[in-house]
Amino acid sequence: MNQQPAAVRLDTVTRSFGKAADAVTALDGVSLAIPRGSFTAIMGPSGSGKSTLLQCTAGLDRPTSGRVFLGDTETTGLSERRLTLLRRERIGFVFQAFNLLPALTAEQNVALPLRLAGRRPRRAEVRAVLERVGLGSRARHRPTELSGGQQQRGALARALVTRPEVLFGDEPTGALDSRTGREVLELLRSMSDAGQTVIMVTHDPVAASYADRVVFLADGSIRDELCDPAAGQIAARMTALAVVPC
Ligand SMILES: Nc1ncnc2c1ncn2[C@@H]1O[C@H](COP(=O)(O)OP(=O)(O)OP(=O)(O)O)[C@@H](O)[C@H]1O
Repeated sequence: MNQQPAAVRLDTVTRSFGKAADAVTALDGVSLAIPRGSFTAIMGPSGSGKSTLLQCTAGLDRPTSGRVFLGDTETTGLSERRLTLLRRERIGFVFQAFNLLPALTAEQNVALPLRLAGRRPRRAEVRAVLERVGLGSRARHRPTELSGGQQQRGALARALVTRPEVLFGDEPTGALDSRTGREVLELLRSMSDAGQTVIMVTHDPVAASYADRVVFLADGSIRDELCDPAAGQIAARMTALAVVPC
């Protein structure tokens, strides 16, 4: 039996915003375990709680109640300082907007998380990550000299340089055309095949079909899931979720 702790575990996580009559329950008692090395897509209608789930899981936001674990570390209850360190050392994040610093070259952007962690980046280490995402020949280019897909691959390299336990993506292909988006998804897929845990929020059934498992949220609760899904199946579940009265 596999005794390894899950890469990520949520235990009855609730996140509310606002007070009394104006309160919004973005997550409503979500429990979820994500195995190490798996690729999970989180889907659901707009406002269903996907980003809140990702943020609470990645330690960017704190649940109102419930517990979140990264490996065997409970992140809920950590001080801000410990949480910042944990995010820096154990988590990678890519967003829809690539968020590369415009004044820095691709390799300087990728080296940044190592510098923030107080390490002196080795050029070979940075170059190796850039090679891994297919950006080896663009190391000296600044973001404005890169295409959208290249910038997102640069952002991926920056997220991976610290060898995070979990790579989170919030709509990582949302700003890319479908061909470029597919290249980024294939990269994520190959990273997961090599053992990297990946958790990605997406609206796109084709993007979600690259995952091993799709978890569907509606009104802050997990309503459904699919394993090894095809895009058509995912789209059908999304349509069903949208029409099921909650
Ligand atoms: N900081 C906040 N303050 C108040 N309400 C919030 C806040 N963040 C999220 N919400 C509310 O929580 C609910 C879930 O939001 P969330 O952004 O997690 O949904 P989502 O599924 O990611 O939506 P989308 O697909 O549109 O990005 C929504 O009703 C949203 O308005």
